Order: sequence, then C-alpha cells, then structure tokens
Amino acid sequence: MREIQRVALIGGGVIGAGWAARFLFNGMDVTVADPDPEAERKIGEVIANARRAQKKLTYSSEIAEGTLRVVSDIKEAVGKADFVQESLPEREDLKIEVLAQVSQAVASDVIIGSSTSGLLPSRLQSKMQNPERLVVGHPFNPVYLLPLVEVCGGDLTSAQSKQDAAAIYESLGMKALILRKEIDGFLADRLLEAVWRESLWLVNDGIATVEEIDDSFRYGAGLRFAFMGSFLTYRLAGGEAGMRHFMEQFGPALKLPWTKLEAPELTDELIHKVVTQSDAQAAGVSIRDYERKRDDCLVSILQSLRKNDFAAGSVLKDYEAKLFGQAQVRVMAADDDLSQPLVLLQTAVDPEWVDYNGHMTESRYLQVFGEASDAFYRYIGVDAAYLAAGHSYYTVETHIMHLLEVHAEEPIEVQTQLLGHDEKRLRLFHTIVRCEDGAELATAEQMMLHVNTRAQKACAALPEVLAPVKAIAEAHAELEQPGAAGRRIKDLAG
Ligand SMILES: NC(=O)C1=CN([C@@H]2O[C@H](COP(=O)(O)OP(=O)(O)OC[C@H]3O[C@@H](n4cnc5c(N)ncnc54)[C@H](O)[C@@H]3O)[C@@H](O)[C@H]2O)C=CC1
Ligand SMILES: C[N+](C)(C)CC(=O)CC(=O)[O-]
Repeated sequence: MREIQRVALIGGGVIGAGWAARFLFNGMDVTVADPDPEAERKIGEVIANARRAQKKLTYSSEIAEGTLRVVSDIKEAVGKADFVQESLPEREDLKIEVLAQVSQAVASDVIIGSSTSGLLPSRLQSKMQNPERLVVGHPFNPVYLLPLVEVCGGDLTSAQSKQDAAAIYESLGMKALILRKEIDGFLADRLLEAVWRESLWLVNDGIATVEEIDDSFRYGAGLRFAFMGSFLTYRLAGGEAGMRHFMEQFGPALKLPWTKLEAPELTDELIHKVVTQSDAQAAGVSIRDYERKRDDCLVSILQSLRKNDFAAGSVLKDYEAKLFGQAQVRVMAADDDLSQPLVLLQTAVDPEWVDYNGHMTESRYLQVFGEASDAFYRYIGVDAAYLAAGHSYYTVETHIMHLLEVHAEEPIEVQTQLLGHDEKRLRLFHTIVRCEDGAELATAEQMMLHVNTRAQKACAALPEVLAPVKAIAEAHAELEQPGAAGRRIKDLAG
C-alpha cells in the first residue's frame, strides 16, 4: 500500500470539511475540490472548531498539521493524491459521474473512498476505471471526533482495497468496521433511520414537539448509547438471567403497535412543523456555536471513556499511544549546546486558559510546566519504547511562583535547568518566559521520581536515559542557581 501524504477530498461541505480536519491533524496535506465560492471560508470555520476540539481531546498533539488547499477543479485536486475521499451531495447520478472522472485522473493504485450514507458501492463504481479500489468509507458527523467509519465494498471491490482503506482510516485514529455484506444504508444508518422515522411520526401526529422528542433521548437512552449498543444494554436489562430473560419478558411487546416503520410522507405541512419547532428549539444559537457545544460534550465523553478504557475510549487510547510514538520531539544530539537552560517548549496562551481575572488561570501553569517536563523526558530518551517497557518518571513535588500576569495569545517559552539528579530522581527548575521581551512570568521547581510502572515502585533509570541526564547535569552545574530554587512559602509573620 502507498504511504499516504497527499489526500484529495471531493466536496468540502459538512463531511468533507470534517475529513479535512482529521487528515490535517494527522500531518497529511489536503486539497479539497469544491465549486462553492464560499467553500474556503466554510471549511476554514469548521477546521477552526475542529482544532479547538482536538487541542482539548488529546495531550499528544505534537504532530505538525498538514497543509490545506481549496480548489474548484477536481483534476487539480486529485492529480498527485495518494488517497481520495469523495463527499459529494447524496445523489447517485452525480457520484457515479464524478467518481468515474476521478478514477481517470489518479494513479490506478490510489484507493478512493466514498462518504455516502447509504448508496450501494456496486452502483457507485459502475463507470470507474480500476473499480476494485472503490470503497465506501461512511463516517459520522463530526468526522474529526467520532471514530466510526463503516467500510463497505461493491461487487467489484477487492478484499485488499477494503483492508487498505480500513488501515488508512485506522491510522487516523478511527475505528473501521468492515461490513460483511453490501446493504443499503449500511449498519448504523439503518438503526438511526428507524429512530428518525419514528420521531417524524411523533411530530406529524402531534404527540410531541421536536424538543420533547430530543429530550426523551438525550436524558435517557442517549447517554448509555455512548458506550453500549442495544444488545449489551438489553443484556443488562435482563438482570442476572441476562438476554434470555430480557427476550422472554419484553419480546411480546414487539407485537404491540409501538413503532411505525414506514416513514410519514414529507408534506409541506410536516416540513414546516419540523423546521419551525427546530428553530424554536435552537433559540437563535448559531450552528457554529452549537458545533462547539457538541464538540465539548463529545470530548468530555471520549476522555471519560478513555479513562475507563472502554468503547470509543479504547480507540482514543491506542491512537494516543501511536501519536506519542510519532511525535516530532527534540531528542538530545551529540552537538547540542547544553551551556544554557534548555528551551524545549514554545507555545502561546490559549484564550480558553484565561479566567475571570483576565489572565492565565492557575491550573494552566501546571499544564505548561507539565508539558515542559514531558519535553525534557523526551529529550533524555524517554520514548514510547521506554514507557512500554515499564519505565517512566512521576512528579512527586512542585513549587510554582507566579511573577507577572500572562495574557491570552501571548507567545511563551519554557527554559529548563537541571538542578540535581541521582539514579532515581531529577530536580528541575522551569521558567516561563514571554518571548516578546524575555520577561520571566512564572517558575516551577519540581522533583521527579523514576518508577517501574508495572511494580509501581521507584527504581534507577536505565543507562540510556542516565547518560544524557549526566551530560546535562555537568553542563548545568556551571549555571547560576535560580534565586527561587529551594524556596518555600514564607511565614505570614516573616
Ligand atoms: N451530513 C452528515 O451528517 C453526513 C453525511 N454523509 C455523507 O457525506 C456526503 C456529503 O454530505 P454533506 O457533507 O452533508 O453534504 P454538504 O451538502 O454539506 O456538502 C456537499 C459539498 O459538495 C460540494 N459539491 C457539489 N457538487 C460538487 C462537485 N461537482 N464537485 C465537488 N464538490 C461539489 C458542495 O458545494 C458542498 O460543499 C453525502 O454522501 C452524505 O450522505 C455521511 C455521514 C454523515
Ligand atoms: C443523516 N445521515 C444519514 C446523513 C447521517 C449519517 O450518515 C451519519 C451520521 O453522522 O449520523
């Protein structure tokens, strides 16, 4: 399979823009083809929201973002692409024509994915050159946060293309579910559609408003759907006797008229009712604001699932381990100048770090110092293999001093001095400095303990890490000790 560096996206609407964010955040260069004169603005706004969510989602964001280009010509977009993802409007005739055109313009081994929500790949590939490389890669909105992508092949799709497409999507931190059979609507949309049809009936028949129907979902079943599907949920609903008891108890209800599987006719009256009630529900909040609210909630859910190593959280956990291994970090080189404190972290103050006093809030100082310590570990050779072998440093003490106010967007760097070490310990002194004028904004002194993470016990660092520590320590022994080193909080009387 080709290495994927250049990606072409056909269509940059809701889904195309979401794909753009996911590929960019994985360091790939993206060209989007979209004739909409407003495409660049719209894609830019979605990516800005996505970037905000990504920063909150993962602590392993050292991968440099790829570049983005928006063009109107499909041939220009796909010419040098290593992978193509089509996200055109859901119209079979349009997709068939454009996919045929794309297949003539890209190299014959380039995989082409379609985001279609339910059209059959056998039909989409009918006019393509090398149709064996067409797969459906059906994502979920927002593509940059939700990991699921359903992979479905048509009659002419090769098994290898499905495997390759799944590997590409999984390299982006997604969960690829390869479908056993080609079927209209695939798996997830068949389920979502059933709920949607029923919801429309409930509005149509005046049983409930759109808001009440949403509430009936989001305050109850929706919460558990974040980590359990119907089968696991109902297994638990059967109590100790499990699924058999559940089927016996609730099976008869399936004969009752609880659902109407045929969708209601979308009359002007029904559309008007749904749209006006939906506007009332949104109460003037813009789509972009709602997207941010949705993203913040999804980030919290995903992080909680990661903590529990469950469902989509396990995908995130594995992805972060991969990102950690790939991160472009500085590792000590033989000719590095160690005669000054090390500058291993440069960043800018995120506006979200600012509190009601208008300056960086306390907890963010610890975050910045923590990231500086992480950068120091990477510098001395604590990499993914070292961690996987069961070794790491844990922070056991921190003393922070706040010297000057730090404001939103200010570029800052952290200067790090090694004050002392032995086989098991590091004593670091970090200074946050304003890049513009070199002013010292805050300091932190930290003690770190080297641990065997499997035994959860302190132990000596391995020689490959101790050697750089020793070299830094020898050089930093020549530096003046910072005035705040070893300082404690003064007695009020003093
Ligand atoms: N919106 C959703 O929740 C989801 C949509 N999908 C699927 O993704 C695909 C795209 O859907 P959305 O992004 O929602 O639609 P959209 O309407 O937001 O975006 C479609 C984009 O395609 C562009 N376009 C139209 N003709 C074009 C052409 N000839 N060449 C290049 N670009 C062209 C439009 O200007 C527009 O920006 C559909 O197949 C849909 O079923 C999949 C998952 C979820
Ligand atoms: C409504 N929809 C069919 C376009 C939805 C999807 O395909 C998936 C999603 O994100 O809900």
